[in-house]
Amino acid sequence: MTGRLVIVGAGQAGFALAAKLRGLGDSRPITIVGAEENLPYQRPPLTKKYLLGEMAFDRLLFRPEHWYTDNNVEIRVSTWVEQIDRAAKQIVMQDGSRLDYETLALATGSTPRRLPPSVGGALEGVYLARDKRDADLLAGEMRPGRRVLIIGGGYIGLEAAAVARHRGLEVTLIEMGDRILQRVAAKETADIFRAIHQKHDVVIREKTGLKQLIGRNDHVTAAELSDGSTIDVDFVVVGIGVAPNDRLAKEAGLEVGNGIVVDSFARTSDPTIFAMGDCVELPWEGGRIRLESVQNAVDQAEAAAGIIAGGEKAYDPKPWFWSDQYDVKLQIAGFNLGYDETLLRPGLREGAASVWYFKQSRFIAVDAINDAKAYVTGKKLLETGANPSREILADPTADLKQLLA
Ligand SMILES: Cc1cc2nc3c(=O)[nH]c(=O)nc-3n(C[C@H](O)[C@H](O)[C@H](O)COP(=O)(O)OP(=O)(O)OC[C@H]3O[C@@H](n4cnc5c(N)ncnc54)[C@H](O)[C@@H]3O)c2cc1C
Repeated sequence: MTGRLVIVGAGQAGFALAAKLRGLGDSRPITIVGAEENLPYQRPPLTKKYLLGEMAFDRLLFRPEHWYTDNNVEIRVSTWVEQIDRAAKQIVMQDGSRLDYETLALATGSTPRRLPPSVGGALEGVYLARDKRDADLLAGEMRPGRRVLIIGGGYIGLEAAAVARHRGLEVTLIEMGDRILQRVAAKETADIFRAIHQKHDVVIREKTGLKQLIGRNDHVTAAELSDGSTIDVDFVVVGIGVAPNDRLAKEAGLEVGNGIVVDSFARTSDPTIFAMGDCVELPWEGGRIRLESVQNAVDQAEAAAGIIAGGEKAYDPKPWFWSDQYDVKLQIAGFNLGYDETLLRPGLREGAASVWYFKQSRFIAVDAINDAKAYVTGKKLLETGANPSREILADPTADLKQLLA
């Protein structure tokens, strides 16, 4: 048995690392230290079924409490790690207590960007959507007839809009950029989702930013928008992106860029410290990227577990992602970074479609909207590195199976 592995961050990646190590038969002492009061849980339902009230919190937990004792994984919840003392090989908690490590893993995730107090970000009734606490507060506000302003047309904002409409609220969503989903998806995908939300009576205002929130008795009551208009609101959801939690690493002198810099083995610039999940910047096709997804957190943690347990297999990201809005399931395979061409394939069923991304004529990603076949086909093509025929893709009656032949 080797010395203690300490994992900072009891989220998707932190849990996956511990679980995979035990799955590999590794019996070293493991301690997971996490700031939240809950056992590790999955975040995606927080803006989907959990917020809708269709999923109990217990079902979000990766494992029940006894799993940690059964597997000799010590878990310290409600514990904030303040510092890494690399010379002493210890982490320092907020209360000053210390914990020795032989190997350290940073799985600290990311923090949602907040609205600055100067534009009303500190008013009551302004919410984020990152953790269970946020979701519980939001759920309490979601009552029929109330007016919500959602700031940000990314997946978090759109999912919150769908839940709010489902619960009978009046929803306005503003997006400062030219269109919704600008950072993450092509115009074709954005057009489809805009139409879906408009069909559900969400007011989507693109190229519209927030000037400031207006409050009465410290509670938000209205929003002044960049086009000079003012709308009355009962509460606000802010979904304007996240920043990596890399402060611990930075202060400990580790290399940090847009996140903690790691190699393909999830190693930081200190070989005894690993990092994974939302908080890292990792190698990708000769450059570096930061990914915010369950797939990345889990696969990277599992690859790191292999290395920590003595293996040599590098992490080779195979990105996939999903989003649920109303009865629409979006599934994404691949990563569309740097795409220069797209192809829209209408689906045979009503409401089904897929958007195929190419970079220098090479197929790199697909957004499949209510079209599981397009998703599975795209994923397989990416695994084999094959380039699909544009003719077949463009013909909605053609069987996608042909692309795999
Ligand atoms: C509402 C929501 C919906 C999402 N939907 C999807 C989806 O549909 N599909 C998808 O693929 N991804 C989705 N994601 C993204 C996905 O959940 C994240 O990419 C994933 O959770 C990242 O895992 P992680 O372990 O890196 O970070 P997290 O799961 O965020 O865990 C990090 C943990 O570290 C703790 N921590 C940070 N600093 C410290 C410290 N100093 N001391 C102690 N603890 C600390 C944090 O409190 C947190 O609990 C969603 C995220 C959110 C918030």
